[in-house]
Amino acid sequence: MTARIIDGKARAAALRADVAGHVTHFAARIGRAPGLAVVLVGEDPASGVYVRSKGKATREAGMVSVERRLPADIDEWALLELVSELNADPAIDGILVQLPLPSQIDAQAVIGAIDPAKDVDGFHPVNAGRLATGLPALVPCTPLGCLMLLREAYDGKLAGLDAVVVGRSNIVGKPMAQLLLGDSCTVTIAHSRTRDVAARVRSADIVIAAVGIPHFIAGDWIKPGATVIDVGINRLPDGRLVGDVDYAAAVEVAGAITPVPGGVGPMTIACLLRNTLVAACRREGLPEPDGL
Ligand SMILES: Nc1nc(=O)c2c([nH]1)NC[C@@H]1CN(c3ccc(C(=O)N[C@@H](CCC(=O)O)C(=O)O)cc3)C=[N+]21
Ligand SMILES: [Mg+2]
Repeated sequence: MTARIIDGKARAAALRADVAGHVTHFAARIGRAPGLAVVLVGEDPASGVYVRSKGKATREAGMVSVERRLPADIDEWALLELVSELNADPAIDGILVQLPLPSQIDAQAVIGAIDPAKDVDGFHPVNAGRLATGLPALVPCTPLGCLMLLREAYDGKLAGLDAVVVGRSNIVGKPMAQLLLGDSCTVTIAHSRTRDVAARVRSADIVIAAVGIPHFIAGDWIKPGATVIDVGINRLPDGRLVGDVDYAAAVEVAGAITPVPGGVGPMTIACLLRNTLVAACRREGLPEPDGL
């Protein structure tokens, strides 16, 4: 059996087109387009690439992209000052501070300073708490993108499925588990201290791999027919981009699998645009755009 390849790039393109349609209505109604500010501290080339592609996608969706770059050696207070300036700017609906931040800066302090209504990454404790409580929240982009792919793969019928999330980060693992629970999956979170991760994965209908270690999930860990969502984006020394799953082996066992690249990554960016639109509608008191 060979798995169906889940085309995240195509699904992301469709979502971006939907967002762009809603942006047109928003702009006609409100007299301005939604605005997204991306803050980049330092010169890390990989981060620079992500920030540029986010800016391009934002403009392609008809939104206003604001890019703010700060030198790597700035103090925390300078970044906090920029965040409060963006919080107060009525033309800005979404604020994303690119992570990781340099070590002299307390990332949690910066995330906590972002207005939760503009926190399009969904990393603020208020949004994490709202997600966990089932209240309207801004939901982290990568897990939201994974959930969209899963809902499509199962035609919305996730209830009762066994899901294993491998990785417990605040950015992916924990919010992913909350979202799956919200769709009535039975959820296990496995991590570096879990005994016999292989056995946990073998029992799962849905595997979310979010550990950041190339080929961490072996092909023979996958239950035949399971759906595998690979969140890992690991650059190998030879320049190749690979996920956390041994794809070549898993594709022979799984029922469906996301590739790297072209799987979860593009969905993350599309969901960032979606969150910016949602934040803009809430801030302006417009009804939530539906179908997103
Ligand atoms: N506050 C914050 N929010 C983020 O969402 C955030 C961040 N910081 N820091 C960096 C990571 C990384 N990230 C990616 C998003 C899309 C792709 C993506 O589209 N990847 C393509 C491949 C790109 C390539 O070829 O390098 C793919 O998987 O197909 C990758 C990585 C968001 N991040
Ligand atoms: Mg972890």
